Amino acid sequence: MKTSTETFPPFPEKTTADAGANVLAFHPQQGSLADLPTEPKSKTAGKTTASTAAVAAQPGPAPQQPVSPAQQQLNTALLWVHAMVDAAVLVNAKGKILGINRFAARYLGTTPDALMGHCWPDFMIKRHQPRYLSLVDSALKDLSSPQHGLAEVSLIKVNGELKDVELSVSRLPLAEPTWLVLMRDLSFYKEECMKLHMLASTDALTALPNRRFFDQQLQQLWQECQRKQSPLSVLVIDVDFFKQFNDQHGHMQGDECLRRVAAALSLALPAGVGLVARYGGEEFAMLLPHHNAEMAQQVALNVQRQVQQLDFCEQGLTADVTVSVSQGIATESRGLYPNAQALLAAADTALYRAKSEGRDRIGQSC
Ligand SMILES: Nc1nc2c(ncn2[C@@H]2O[C@H](COP(=O)(O)OP(=O)(O)OP(=O)(O)O)[C@@H](O)[C@H]2O)c(=O)[nH]1
Repeated sequence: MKTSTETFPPFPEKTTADAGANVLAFHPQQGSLADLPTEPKSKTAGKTTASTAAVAAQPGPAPQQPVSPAQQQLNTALLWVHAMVDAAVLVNAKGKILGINRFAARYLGTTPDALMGHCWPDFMIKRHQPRYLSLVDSALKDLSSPQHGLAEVSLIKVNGELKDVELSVSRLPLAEPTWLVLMRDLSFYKEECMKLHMLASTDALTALPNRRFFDQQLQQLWQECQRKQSPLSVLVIDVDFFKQFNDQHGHMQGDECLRRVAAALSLALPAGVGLVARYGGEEFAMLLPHHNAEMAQQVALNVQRQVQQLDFCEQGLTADVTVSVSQGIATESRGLYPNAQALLAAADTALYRAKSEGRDRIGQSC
């Protein structure tokens, strides 16, 4: 769960001024538009008949304050906000929350009442506040356009967790400057997007990064190492006589063997550096940023050791079943290769030399 490193919005003390005419704690259960207080009718205003005087003399509820036209407009807007099924907030020119419905309050993990009068932008992480303010700005500049754009922001919930939402801002044509903020929860889409990203970059059999991800990373690390004038090594690793393994033990056992080899390569990868990927079939590849040829050779020796130590008894094969790998290493250090693809091709050539020289060995590119 994402949480904010920022402090929770301060929940400023509400001042007397805050409780003034512009802020109305409207509750949906208070009733319909017809129940909202209205101005006294002008015809009867100022006149007192015998019957009204009698009513006035009786003890009863305190007479209602006259409601200004601006307040009436706001009351109507608040009624709509609370009737909406979208998460909606009504905000004044200073960013103060004039009204918020329960869907929007739920995004912040609290109730509408708890949020009344607080500063709305304070509930966004600091670096996202300008996105919201620029929407407010464009809504202010172009009243005629119904299209005010959208912004993705992370809200800070009352428990400190973050909630990703997409919001729109519209200026309402009320007497007092008032903004309607509508929000859509993005958590589900973000999670789905992450899952898709993972699926697109992971090999289903071994759970290692796949070739697509490896190729992207190779380009990135090539750029980084060029910029820092730091060496970059590539290892291409291929299981020896794997067709024979499949033929002797079956394809399912072959699959399990590839999983075990993948785990052994992950163990051989230096902690916190580079990556190992399944490049395709029974071929794997390792990226070793900031590793010169000697350092890469050490990693390759470790790969060889880890794979040699594998046994397949757990999967029902006899103790004499083993596998080995052949490896090719290429290192870019002082402008030896023109680009990342040439570096990879050199490692591949070194691998085929290792294969042709008898397998279970390490070939260094010249
Ligand atoms: N079980 C299984 N086998 C695979 C998979 N991908 C590729 N293979 C097999 O890997 C074998 C590779 O065979 P070859 O290219 O002849 O290579 P090799 O037998 O390892 O021989 P050398 O590489 O020359 O040592 C083929 O039989 C493929 O079917 C996989 O995902 N699972």
